[in-house]
Amino acid sequence: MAIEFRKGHGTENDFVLLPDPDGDLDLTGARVRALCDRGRGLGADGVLRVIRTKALPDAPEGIDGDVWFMDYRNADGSLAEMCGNGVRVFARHLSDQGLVDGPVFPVGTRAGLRPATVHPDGQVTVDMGPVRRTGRSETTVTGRTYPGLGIDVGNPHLACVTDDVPTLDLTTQPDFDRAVFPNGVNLEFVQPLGADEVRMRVHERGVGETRSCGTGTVAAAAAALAAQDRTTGTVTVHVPGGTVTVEITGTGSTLTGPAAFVAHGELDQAWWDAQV
Ligand SMILES: N[C@@H](CCC[C@H](N)C(=O)O)C(=O)O
Repeated sequence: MAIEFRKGHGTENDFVLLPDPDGDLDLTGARVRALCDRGRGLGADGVLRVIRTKALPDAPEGIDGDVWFMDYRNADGSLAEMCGNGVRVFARHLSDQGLVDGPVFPVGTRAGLRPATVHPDGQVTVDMGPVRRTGRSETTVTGRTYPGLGIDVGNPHLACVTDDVPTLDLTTQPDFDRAVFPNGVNLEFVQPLGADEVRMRVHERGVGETRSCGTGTVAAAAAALAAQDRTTGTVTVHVPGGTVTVEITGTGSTLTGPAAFVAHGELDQAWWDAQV
């Protein structure tokens, strides 16, 4: 059976999509790492397996079996609960391929259901759920310590407001408090450009520095608002790969931004078989 793929990105946070409705693929960590490797594979920040919830043995309870599930893996092969840019790309894939009825539909994730809306201009809005503020912590990058706000939007973040975002060296893993984040953390560095506009860079758990992180932009918006003693608002977030809009209300949040596709094809079976 041919193993099909599609390659896409959301503000240059890029993914390999693997259509696998019935869960036939043996998607090992080694295969994810190989697919994401920019030298020996297709190259990506993560893999999105497109699978029906009922075909995924470890799917969270409470999601209807017929709902399409975004089985997300980081480039290092680890699982993550959520991926905001990934949901946008995943939703556009479902819509483009006629796998859903209409422009509004739910997407299953390990963080629960995330309703998505595909707009006529190709932009996608994702209901990102509640923004949970988990307390203050800090991270250290090349000897400088940055205080930040812990944010949980299904996956863990530490968002640090600072003025040196353009010059940060994020090529190595910044230090963080493993007692506070025992499962690792995504680290956002957030520079306010105005009351409702920020620039952000991110070091993603399981990947490294990426050109965007959708859940990270929600965390960045929450931290920028908190720095102004606000808990709600609409924030424009500029990342190296583009721009998204985050709205945070008293009960939830949304993320709106682009989703693009660059290629599709078939994996070489011998290459796949060799990645064990
Ligand atoms: N790029 C993603 C987040 C992917 C998961 C993250 N690295 C984690 O381990 O939590 C996004 O767009 O949200």
